[in-house]
Amino acid sequence: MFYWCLSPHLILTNETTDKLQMCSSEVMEQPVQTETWKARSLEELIRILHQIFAEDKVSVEEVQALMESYESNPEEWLQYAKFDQYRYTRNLVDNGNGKFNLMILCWGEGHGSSIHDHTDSHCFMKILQGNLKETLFEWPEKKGNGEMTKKSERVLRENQCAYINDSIGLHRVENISHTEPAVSLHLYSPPFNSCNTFDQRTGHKHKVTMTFYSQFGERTVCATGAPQENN
Ligand SMILES: N[C@@H](CS(=O)O)C(=O)O
Ligand SMILES: [Fe+2]
Repeated sequence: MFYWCLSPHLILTNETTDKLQMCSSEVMEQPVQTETWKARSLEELIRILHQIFAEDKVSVEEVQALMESYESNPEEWLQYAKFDQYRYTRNLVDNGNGKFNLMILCWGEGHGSSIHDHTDSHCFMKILQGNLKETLFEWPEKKGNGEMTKKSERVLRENQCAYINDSIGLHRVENISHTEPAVSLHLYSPPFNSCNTFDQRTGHKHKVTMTFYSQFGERTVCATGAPQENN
């Protein structure tokens, strides 16, 4: 499998991504010949992801299609799905050999994220259970001080897989249901542990550190009593 990129548009240039270029066929002159995978279990999904990310170049469409091909089976991911009463949780499933982080996010009724960026990473978000509303926003003006511009919104349903990166914009994700929890599977490449959140009224940004509520099925111990932040 060999992909090449003719435009640097979606190739991230920061140092951590030098060895890994993710390309989208939108920016290629030639259509990409993507393999069609079918992941029959979460375990198989993770195995194929390792195989794909072992290459120097990774196709966005291929990862998205692979994640979409997995039919959510709660028996396979329930061990990672740990909910909190007050906010959504981030639960690490696999650290992708340093190339990506795969995690399960658990959204109680009414839980949502702030408007945020993705720290120059590629972000895939697959729904495992329930529905999540995704609202896209434009980046605020550098020195602006006003309401942020909404670009679009959509509801993502079970097994769908969305993709976002900083060149597409910012987003907020919400479980708008009052009766049903939601669970999503996120892949970030390269992994990151901080991002910026944005105030919808002013566009002002604020850097936050993101933590894991659990890792590999075990609740994370918070030694210092420091606040566990996520966005
Ligand atoms: N990007 C967010 C989840 S979401 O709202 O897309 C996170 O990793 O916590
Ligand atoms: Fe996000």
